[in-house]
Amino acid sequence: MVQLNQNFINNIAQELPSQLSLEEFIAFCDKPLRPSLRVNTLKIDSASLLERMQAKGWQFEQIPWCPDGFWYQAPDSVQAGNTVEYLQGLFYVQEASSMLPPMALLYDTHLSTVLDMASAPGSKTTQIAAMMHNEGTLVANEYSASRIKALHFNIQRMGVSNAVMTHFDARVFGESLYETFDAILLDAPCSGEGTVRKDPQALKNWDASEIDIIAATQRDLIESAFLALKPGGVLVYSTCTLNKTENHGVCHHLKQQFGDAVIFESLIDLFRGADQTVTDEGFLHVWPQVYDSEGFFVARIRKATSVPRQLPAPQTRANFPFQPVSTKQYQLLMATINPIIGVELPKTRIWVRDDEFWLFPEGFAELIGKLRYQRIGVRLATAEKHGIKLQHEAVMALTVVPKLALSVDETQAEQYMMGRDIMLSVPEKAQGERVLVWQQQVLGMVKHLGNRLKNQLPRNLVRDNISNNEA
Ligand SMILES: C[S@@+](CC[C@H](N)C(=O)[O-])C[C@H]1O[C@@H](n2cnc3c(N)ncnc32)[C@H](O)[C@@H]1O
Repeated sequence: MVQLNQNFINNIAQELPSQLSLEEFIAFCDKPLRPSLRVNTLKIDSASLLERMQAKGWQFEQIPWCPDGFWYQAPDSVQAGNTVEYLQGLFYVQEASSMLPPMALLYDTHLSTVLDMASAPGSKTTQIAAMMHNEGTLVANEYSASRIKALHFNIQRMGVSNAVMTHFDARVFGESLYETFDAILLDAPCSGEGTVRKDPQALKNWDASEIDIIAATQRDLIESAFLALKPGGVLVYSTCTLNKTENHGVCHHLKQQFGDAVIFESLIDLFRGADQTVTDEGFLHVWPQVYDSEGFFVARIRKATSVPRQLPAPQTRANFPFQPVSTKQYQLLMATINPIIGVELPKTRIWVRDDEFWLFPEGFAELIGKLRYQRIGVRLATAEKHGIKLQHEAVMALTVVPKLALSVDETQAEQYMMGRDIMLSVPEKAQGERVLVWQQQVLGMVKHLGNRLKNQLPRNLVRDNISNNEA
């Protein structure tokens, strides 16, 4: 049973648009959310994933604002986040309204340098990467150290190769990467009033004074985002909260600060039905009862002209720990990994640090020296005593299925995800390192030892149990 405190209800009563009823709002707060997922088009198209899952008894309904988003019903015993398909990165379990901000950011354009300022656990980062087709550079920042791990897990699982992870208070971007990005998402930390259907306790201790504190941070963050945006670029500001102080108020603050450089672009044409939640300014203010979703707020803001820096430019950082790969190293690397992955990688994007080879996002070199980066692109391989070893995250990101891949059935795929070796019924000549696939989708690496496939799934990705997917 949902717990709403009376101060919250009083506040909502004032904020609710006149065409919506408070009783209905409260009733929806108590209604469980419809589960939804987004297909990862970096790995599979929506029709193919749906066909695969429907054959196992799943049912789907299209989400109107996201072509690859669906409400779903899985068979009773199945937990979506514990299936092999999920672990292969074929989909992300993501709330329907949380798919709106990336759509608002990129629906009409293909951009090369994008910043996601507050990105963990990565639902929107991975959606943006899919919309960018893994091209260009996507800087994914997260301030909370404890949430970085989940962000990395999801970037790796979904096969994102164009992301650069950073770990800062996002107030730094305005000066450190001044007027650098074509597009920025600020999915801001907020009071979470829209999430009560997922977490019935979320509003138990709601307190108006906390909203002012959170809004002060949001105002700093949106100013920083605007400074980091190139003139002509697009900023999307979103929250999963409902009050106007954290939503409309933060956007109007930006306009007060930067005047005509700030243009609010209407989202009324984002999808059919957007008119039901669009505000006078063109923002989407999504109340839970309108689309039967979480509450959300989304604003799209264009930067019409350049605005001056507020602080002097920071000094360039001198010690970047990577070197471009040498021709000799590149030839050796390709000779080793090409037969396994079957993909030619451009030399200009491969960089070396100590004994590690990394694939950097296209165009990342321009950002070198401007900030400290936690993780850049994909760790491809490491040079070890017995030769070069291809890394799990590389095979997850380079999703082309190589000719020499070994194919297994569903039971074996489940065994693999539980960290077990796969026994071969007929012993063969040992083949060494190979990519393992199930239904033409990569699972990870194994070492073919002749009589068995030795499991090489990183230990932190091993699951105790996999949901049985049979209908
Ligand atoms: C709404 S959540 C982001 C959800 C994420 N965009 C997604 O879709 O998966 C807001 C995030 O902002 C982070 N955060 C809080 N303060 C921050 C700051 N000053 N700078 C950057 N991120 C911050 C929080 O740790 C939290 O992960």
